[in-house]
Amino acid sequence: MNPDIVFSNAVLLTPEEMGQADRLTISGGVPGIELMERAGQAVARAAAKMVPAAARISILCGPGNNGGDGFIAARCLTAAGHTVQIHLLKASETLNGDALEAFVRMGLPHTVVPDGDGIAVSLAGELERADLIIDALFGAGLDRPLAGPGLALVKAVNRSGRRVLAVDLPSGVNGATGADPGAAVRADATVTFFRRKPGHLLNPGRTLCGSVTVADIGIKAGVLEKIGPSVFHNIPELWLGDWPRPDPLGHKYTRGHAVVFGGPMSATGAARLSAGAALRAGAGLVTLASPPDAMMVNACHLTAVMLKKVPGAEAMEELLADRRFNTVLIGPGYGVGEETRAAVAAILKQKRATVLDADALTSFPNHAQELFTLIGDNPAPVLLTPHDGEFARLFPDIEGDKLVRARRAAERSGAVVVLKGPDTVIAAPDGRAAINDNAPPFLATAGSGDVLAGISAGLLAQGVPGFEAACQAVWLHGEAGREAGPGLIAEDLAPALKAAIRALVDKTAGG
Ligand SMILES: NC(=O)C1=CN([C@@H]2O[C@H](COP(=O)(O)OP(=O)(O)OC[C@H]3O[C@@H](n4cnc5c(N)ncnc54)[C@H](O)[C@@H]3O)[C@@H](O)[C@H]2O)[C@@H](O)CC1
Ligand SMILES: [K+]
Repeated sequence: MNPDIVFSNAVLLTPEEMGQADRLTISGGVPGIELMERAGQAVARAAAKMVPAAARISILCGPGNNGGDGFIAARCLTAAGHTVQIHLLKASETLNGDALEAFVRMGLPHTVVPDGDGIAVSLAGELERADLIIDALFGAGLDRPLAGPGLALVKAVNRSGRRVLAVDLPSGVNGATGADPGAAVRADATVTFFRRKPGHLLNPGRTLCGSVTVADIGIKAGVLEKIGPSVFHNIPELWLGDWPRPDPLGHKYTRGHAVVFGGPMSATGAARLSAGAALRAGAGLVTLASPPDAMMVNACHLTAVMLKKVPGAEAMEELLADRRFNTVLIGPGYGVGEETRAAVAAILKQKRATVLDADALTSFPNHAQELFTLIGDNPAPVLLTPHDGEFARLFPDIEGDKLVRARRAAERSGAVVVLKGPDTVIAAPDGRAAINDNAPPFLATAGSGDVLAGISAGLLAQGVPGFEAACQAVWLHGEAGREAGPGLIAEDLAPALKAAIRALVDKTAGG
């Protein structure tokens, strides 16, 4: 990975890291109130784009700096001719620091939200009449589930059916995990500052944010060097430097040779989907290793993918001894059980780049440590691509939010773990992680995972390092899904990859 990535827009900051960025900037001579001014002004600009002239805007302000951003926005929007109603969750005497300064600078009338679980009928009515509600209740400082008046207010916002702009995070969403224990604001748009947070990309946070924009508030990217971020947004910027640009003087033998182990006659399609995707992803050659009973059906369906009969363990060993095959994929449609475990062990002992998916994962629940030892002894990259069910079977004791689970699993297994879903997390054993957000919901269809595993193998075959190959594969899979559109079936994905790769290569103009 390019070391300059830590300064890029792909960086995600946990609320603690954001606090560090804030402190480093303030200790570097920029007063905190100046950061808050810029944050509040950015919120006001975003709000102005969401409403007509002279709009009615209700701003809900919490007890911390998130509320402080709300006071600044209130001042700016009032000055711009909007009618602004300001509601404080706690009496202004509880404010301090920059939030108090922002409140004083605002100098506008406000009300305090009544105590108790219910909120006044008049406040609920006002929210329902607003052109826009600005949620400046809680942001990075949320440290417990919402309760009491805060919870009642959030419920009233969601019940109002009005457009909502969230400051930094929808109140109730945990910035580090995207979790919303209790309840959270459902926003149409969110303005955050300096860099996105994991909670903007992980569900349910992602859905609750609406569209996210990132405002520059004067924090310099240089502070990131001291913070050393390790969680990233899975965008091309993260891995473009490792994109396998074909050597103009190269040939197919210099672009890697992936072998995909296919299953018995009744389940041949999955491995074929993988093999086709590996080829589309740019592997120079792809061979489908087939059991004898499936040879005919595979032969009927394959053209550019080569076919090799592999009658049993001995034939497999023989094939693996050929070092021209530089990447192996096993799992899709392969079958679950002891034979699969033995095949995976034979593959990993050959110390090649390997992708283990589907049945190759499901065969190990009671033998997970055995698998991790084999992975640990293999210096080449190994990718595990479980969905939630496969993950839970392989790592039954690893619980918690998705980012934490994927990172623990990567650390324990020594593999790059691709924990799939609408917000796929890719985690490397060295602690790096990336969160993906470009996958359309209609990508959740039979065979889609086989294609993802195939793309990963195709990229590994071209020599892309494990973490980057997994990130590229997940992103391309999402782009191919968008390209194929609603109604897609897995067969549509490999052809759609062509357009996705072309767009990427055109963008880099280096292809
Ligand atoms: N860190 C930075 O660089 C900047 C931060 N800014 C703003 O500051 C915010 C963070 O400010 P704070 O750290 O003051 O945190 P918040 O304003 O998000 O909230 C902290 C306050 O809420 C209380 N609280 C937390 N969870 C609660 C719950 N469930 N129910 C009731 N009360 C609860 C805390 O006790 C504390 O009083 C950011 O989200 C952002 O909006 C901006 O002003 C710009 C600069
Ligand atoms: K908020």
